[in-house]
Amino acid sequence: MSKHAMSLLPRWCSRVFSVELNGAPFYFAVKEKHLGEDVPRVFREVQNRDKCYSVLVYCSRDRIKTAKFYGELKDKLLRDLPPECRLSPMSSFLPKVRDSLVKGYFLKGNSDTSSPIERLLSDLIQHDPVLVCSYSPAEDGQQWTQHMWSETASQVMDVAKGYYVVPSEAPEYHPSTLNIINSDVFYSFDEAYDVMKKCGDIIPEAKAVLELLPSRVEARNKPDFPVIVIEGLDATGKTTLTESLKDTLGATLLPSPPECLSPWRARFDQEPPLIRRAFYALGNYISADQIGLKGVKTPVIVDRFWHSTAAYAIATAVSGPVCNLPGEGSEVYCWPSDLFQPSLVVLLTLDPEERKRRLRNRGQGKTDEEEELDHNQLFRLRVEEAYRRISGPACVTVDASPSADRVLQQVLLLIRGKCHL
Ligand SMILES: Nc1ncnc2c1ncn2[C@@H]1O[C@H](COP(=O)(O)OP(=O)(O)O)[C@@H](O)[C@H]1O
Ligand SMILES: Nc1ccn([C@@H]2O[C@H](COP(=O)(O)OP(=O)(O)O)[C@@H](O)[C@H]2O)c(=O)n1
Repeated sequence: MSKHAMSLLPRWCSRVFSVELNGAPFYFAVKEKHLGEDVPRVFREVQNRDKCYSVLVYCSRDRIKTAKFYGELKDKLLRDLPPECRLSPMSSFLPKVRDSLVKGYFLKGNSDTSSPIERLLSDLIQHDPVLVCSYSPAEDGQQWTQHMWSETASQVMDVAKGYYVVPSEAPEYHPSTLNIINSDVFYSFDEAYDVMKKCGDIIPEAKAVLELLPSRVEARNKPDFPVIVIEGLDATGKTTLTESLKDTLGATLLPSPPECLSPWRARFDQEPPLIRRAFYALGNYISADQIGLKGVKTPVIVDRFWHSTAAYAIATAVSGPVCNLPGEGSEVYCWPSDLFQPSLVVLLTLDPEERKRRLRNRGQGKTDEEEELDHNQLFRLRVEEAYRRISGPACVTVDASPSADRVLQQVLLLIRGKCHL
C-alpha cells in the first residue's frame, strides 16, 4: 500500500462515502465493530452473488496530473470494463474538513464479471494513484464489509482487516463544497497563475496564455469613469443590452473572457475543472487591466466578469437541488481581494421558456455548458442562485423579459442612480 493510502487509514473510520445513483447521493461509513446497524441503501439492492468495488483517486502532489487522471479514468473504465458492469460517481470525505474530498467511481459487478473487473483494478492500483476497495457480504450474510486492496500484490489482495459498512447521515452541504476553494474557484491571481504555470509542461497553449497576462495584478489606473458589468445566462440579452449601453453612454465595451484569449478558449474548455477555471479566472485579470486603461477616458461596459466565473464553477462542482450549494454568506462567494471591483453589476433574469425561445430564434451553436443549462433545470437554478449569493459587489437583478428598449431604460436608471452619470 502506498504512503498516501496509509495516511488515509487512521481516519478511515471518520470518512463518509457517497455513491451517486441516478443523480441522487447515498451515504455510508465504515466501522470496525458492528452494532446492529442497517445495511446501507446502496448495498440493499445488490444480490448476494454480486460484488461491488470502489476506485478513489487520491490527490498526489501534482494536482494537475491528478485532475487530468480523474477525467481519463472514467473513459478508461467505460472502455475496458465489461458492459454489464455499472459505474457510478463516488466520493469520500471527512465531514466539515476542507480539501478532504477524494473522488472516484463505484462499480457493481456480478460473478461473471468479477474476474475482468478485478484484473483491471489490480492493474490500476499498481500504476495509478488510486485506492481500491471491494465490498462483499460478511460471513453471516446479513452485513456487508469493505476490504481495501494492497498494491504490492500482483494478484488481487485484501488488506487483512475488513470494515463493516453502515448508513451515514447526509452532510449539511454537498461534499464537493469542501474542495471548491482554489480548485474550482480561485480567489487570487497567484493561485490561478500557479495552476496555469504548472500546466505549461503538458499543455503548450498554457505558455501562450501566461505571456498575455498583465505584469501587475492591480488595475494600472483606478478608472475615473463608472465600470458596469452585465451578467446573466446565455440568451438573456447581454449582447443586445451591452451594445445599446455602449452607444447611449459613449462607453467602451469589453467582452469577457477578453478577445486575446479567444484562440485558446476551446482548448481550455476541454480540460478538467481545475485547469479550465484557472483559465477563466486569469481572463478576468486581463479584463481588469483593460478596464484600467479604458476607464480613464470613457465609461466601461463589461459583458460577463467574475460573477460568471464563480457562479458557473460552483454550480458545476455541486450537483442536485439549490439547497446543496454552500450556504449564503459562505467564503466561497467572496470576491477576490486583488481583483478590480466594478461600480455596478447587473444580472439579467428571464423566464426559462422565453430564454429558450430567444435561443431558438438566435439559432447559434451552444457550448456544452449552455446545452446542459437547457436540459438541466437544476443546474440553471444553481447558477442563478450562485450569481445572487456572490458578494462584494453584489449584483442587482433586472427582469429582462420586457422589450430591449425597456430593459435598456431600466438599466440606465440604475446606472444614473448608482454611478452619477
Ligand atoms: N429584451 C428583449 N426582448 C426580446 N428579444 C431580445 C431581447 N434582448 C435580446 N433579445 C434577442 O434574444 C436573443 C439573445 O440575446 P443576446 O443579446 O444575444 O443574449 P446573450 O448575449 O445574453 O446571449 C437575440 O436574438 C436577441 O435579439
Ligand atoms: N468572465 C467569464 C466569462 C465566461 N466564463 C465562462 O464562459 C461561459 C459562458 O460564456 P459564453 O460566451 O458561452 O456566454 P454568452 O456570453 O455567449 O452568453 C460560462 O459558462 C462560464 O463558464 C467565465 O467563467 N468567466
